[in-house]
Amino acid sequence: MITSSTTFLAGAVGSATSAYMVYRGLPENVIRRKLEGLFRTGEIYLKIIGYKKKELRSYPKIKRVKTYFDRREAVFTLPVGVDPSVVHGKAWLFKQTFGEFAELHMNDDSRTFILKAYINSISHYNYDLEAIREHVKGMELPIYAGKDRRGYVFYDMVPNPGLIISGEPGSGKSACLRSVLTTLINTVDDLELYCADLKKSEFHVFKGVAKEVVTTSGEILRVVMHIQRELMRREKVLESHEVEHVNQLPKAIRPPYIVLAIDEVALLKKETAIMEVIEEISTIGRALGVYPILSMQRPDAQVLDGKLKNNLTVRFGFRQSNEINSRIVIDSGECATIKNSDKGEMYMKFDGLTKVQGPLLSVEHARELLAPFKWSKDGIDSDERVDITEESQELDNHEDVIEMGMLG
Ligand SMILES: Nc1ncnc2c1ncn2[C@@H]1O[C@H](COP(=O)(O)OP(=O)(O)OP(=O)(O)O)[C@@H](O)[C@H]1O
Repeated sequence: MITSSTTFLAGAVGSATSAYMVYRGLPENVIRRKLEGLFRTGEIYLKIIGYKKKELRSYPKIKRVKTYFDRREAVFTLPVGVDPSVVHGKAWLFKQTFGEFAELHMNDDSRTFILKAYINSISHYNYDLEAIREHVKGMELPIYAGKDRRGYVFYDMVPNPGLIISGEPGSGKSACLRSVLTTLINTVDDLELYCADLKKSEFHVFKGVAKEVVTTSGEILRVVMHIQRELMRREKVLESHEVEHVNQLPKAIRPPYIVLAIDEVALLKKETAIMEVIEEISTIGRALGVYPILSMQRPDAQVLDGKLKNNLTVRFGFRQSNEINSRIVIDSGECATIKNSDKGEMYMKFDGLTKVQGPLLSVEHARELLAPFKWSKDGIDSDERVDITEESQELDNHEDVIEMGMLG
């Protein structure tokens, strides 16, 4: 009798233990325990000094853990009073604990975080114009960023004007810029593209396709002043038609969208006349159909401070060598977590942060896709080219008059 009840008890304990082991081993519970351990190791909690100066800790609440075919996902909320930058600063610990493809996303409330622990990375892929055409239908100025885990990532620049692209050498910034501009040229009927590049290395593929490709500060000044005059002209047109956006003008007089792409904009920071116009474009260009796309290797806090950063809210942040640089671009440290070998990988700041893999578009492939739009062999001998030299002359005369007026 005793033997049989002991056996029964042992059996019951045994099966309870194995049931508990199975429960503990459930993927959701493993994630939960790992996360709780991470909060302790990473000191992600609120310290409260209680009775007799005893330290009490309030840990983040794990609200939900789920397993998907490609990832494990956990949602947690911080106790009120914990600085969310503590979590961002521990991004490395999340990767150490959940693997190199772990991503953290913060909700707008600055308390709720979603941890996505992916099984593998987004693989590399080539630029595919036909697939892109399918996705951009209905967009006025489609900006093609690449692919995230769910598929193609696009946005329309008309309601979200301007773009800043930054990444250290070799991170994939040039391929991205090439793909963004090639997409615009291939999908927007009424586009006037201006490219400016003091390093003379980026935009040769757009010569004869863009309205102008300029490479000296004098030429850049000429182009931006032309655009500034166009802004003034468009403002008057909007005023006389009593509308707020160029898109509301009658089709017959609607002007083309203007995109001004400037590579290594930081090299222009001492050119105050140019920088002032770029700021002006970023401020009033939205309604007037004029949009800047600015790129730079190392983000320059001075250039990206103030107006430009406030106005150009969409950013593509490729790899940065440190967290400070990453923060200048996307306002958080993730770009510093991208590995040197992760070519074309970036964080897109647009309604929160999204990890995106850009397409690989070689110069040769871009050249093929741009060939049908070439109006000139070398970009300087077409009738279609805007004669902005004459305008500059007019402006120079105008400035002389102003100066003489002032002297008088
Ligand atoms: N999206 C991508 N997918 C796969 N490989 C890429 C991607 N983008 C770039 N690469 C690879 O990385 C190399 C460097 O890319 P890219 O020239 O665009 O970098 P970069 O940041 O512009 O560098 P630099 O500023 O020196 O021009 C390319 O030669 C290419 O082989």
